[in-house]
Amino acid sequence: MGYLLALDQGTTSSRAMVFDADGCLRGAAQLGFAQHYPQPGWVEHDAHEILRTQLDCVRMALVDAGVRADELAALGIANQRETTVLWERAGGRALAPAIVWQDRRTAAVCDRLRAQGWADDLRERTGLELDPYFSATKLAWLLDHLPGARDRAERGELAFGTIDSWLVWHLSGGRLHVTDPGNASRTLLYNLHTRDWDPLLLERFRIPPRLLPAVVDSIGVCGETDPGVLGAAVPIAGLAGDQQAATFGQACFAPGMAKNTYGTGCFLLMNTGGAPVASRNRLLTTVAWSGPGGTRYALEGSVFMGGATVQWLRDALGLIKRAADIEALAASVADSGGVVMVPAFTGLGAPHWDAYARGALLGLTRGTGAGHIARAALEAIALQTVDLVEAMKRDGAAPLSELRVDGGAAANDLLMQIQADLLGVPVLRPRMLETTALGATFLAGLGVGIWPGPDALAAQWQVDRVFSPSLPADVREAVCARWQRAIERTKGWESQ
Ligand SMILES: Nc1ncnc2c1ncn2[C@@H]1O[C@H](COP(=O)(O)OP(=O)(O)O)[C@@H](O)[C@H]1O
Ligand SMILES: O=P(O)(O)OC[C@H](O)CO
Repeated sequence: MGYLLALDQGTTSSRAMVFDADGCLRGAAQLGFAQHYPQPGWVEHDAHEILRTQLDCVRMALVDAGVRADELAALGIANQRETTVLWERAGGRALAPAIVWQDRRTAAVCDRLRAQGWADDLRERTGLELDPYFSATKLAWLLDHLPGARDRAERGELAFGTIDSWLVWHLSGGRLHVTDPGNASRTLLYNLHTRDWDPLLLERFRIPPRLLPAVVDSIGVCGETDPGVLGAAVPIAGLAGDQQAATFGQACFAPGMAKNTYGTGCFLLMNTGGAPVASRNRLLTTVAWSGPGGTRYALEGSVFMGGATVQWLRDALGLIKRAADIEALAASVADSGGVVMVPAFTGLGAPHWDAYARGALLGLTRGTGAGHIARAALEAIALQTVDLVEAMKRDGAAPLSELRVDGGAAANDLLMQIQADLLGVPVLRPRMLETTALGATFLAGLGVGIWPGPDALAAQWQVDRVFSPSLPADVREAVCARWQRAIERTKGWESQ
């Protein structure tokens, strides 16, 4: 007994990790799965492949750790957020591929709703923007396009969920249909003020209430796994979206503390304490987590293309073999030579929210080489993050004193140095980079009382490396100004 299991279900891979009660990693496994792009702007996952890879990872991680399922005190789940699954309650079969958070197919629907004047009211109720990113229009799309789905939903035969709900449903043998307030707060259906599904929004998006999961605390036992699934009944004691989990794993427990995760996208979350703070600069207000200490909120900046920009250089352009190779290629030149890349491949997220922006490479000359493009790609990841921090400042947040970082691309030293230079604040990379899994573990461990409270966890956080800003302010300002000009040129491209 005493071990904790974290399920980290991300956009490009499923992972599982086993930790001991000291928060030390004992075993891990990771499996990638297919990304499907059936039409321009569409991104789908096979929900059953997600489930299969996730369960295989759990079994592999347990073997790696030399731990049996009956030795687990609890498990916690961190998941890619907003991705939408609709399934049959009888048998648990997904009715269609999961519509992934990056999918833009409902852009025109969002435009129509905006034209009807919905955006401000939606922002007030949910803290979110009217954008295809979130689950509501994806779910409505499924109900509208799958024959008979709406009738079946009205009859209570179907269930909707984000990936946390989908996993818990199957882990519990179809007994639990739940989500946590953090995941619920990414759907455009959850009211931040009443802390419940919003009947008016359900009506507006035409979502039958019988589809929805029950909202349970992020920290606390909500049920247990069916013994047939993992070989033992394991308490499910932590649930969070992966960015919320990473914020917890980075021990950002005090208001004003922030982390940025460089995964497929980039997600900057700042803890704002016990009350939702509305943004005037198109950041998102979101639930961070809930539990015995109440509900905590965050301001979030979501950028759609972070590490995925590097994947594009690798897979589409073939400029590098492995993602990590971008560092040497970008370091082969002193600067980007005036090249600016705007990776608006799936539109622009915060703070621009333009579903019709598209990617651009600007400032090319006869002297431009692969190194300049690689460097422009790293700068683009960092500059998108600068835009988020600037928006937080305009929202009245206290200036950041440091930024804690994690995610696959945070392993890139050059990217982290560029980030510190362009932000003008120190970037702190922790020893434990798997903060998402660690966060899910912390939530589950608190849920079953292994740790008394977050303070015990804050003491475990240790820095590995600090990247200090060293770029002169005038150079930084010139780079940022050129970036702003480039961003403006990409907006609205697709609809023109
Ligand atoms: N050394 C590196 N430099 C830059 N990007 C990297 C590096 N290593 C991985 N990446 C990028 O990080 C992403 C993977 O990070 P990860 O946190 O596993 O993502 P996710 O949880 O979204 O699946 C990929 O998009 C990959 O291109
Ligand atoms: O899977 P990640 O780490 O790219 O995170 C995806 C986010 O949760 C989407 O909002």
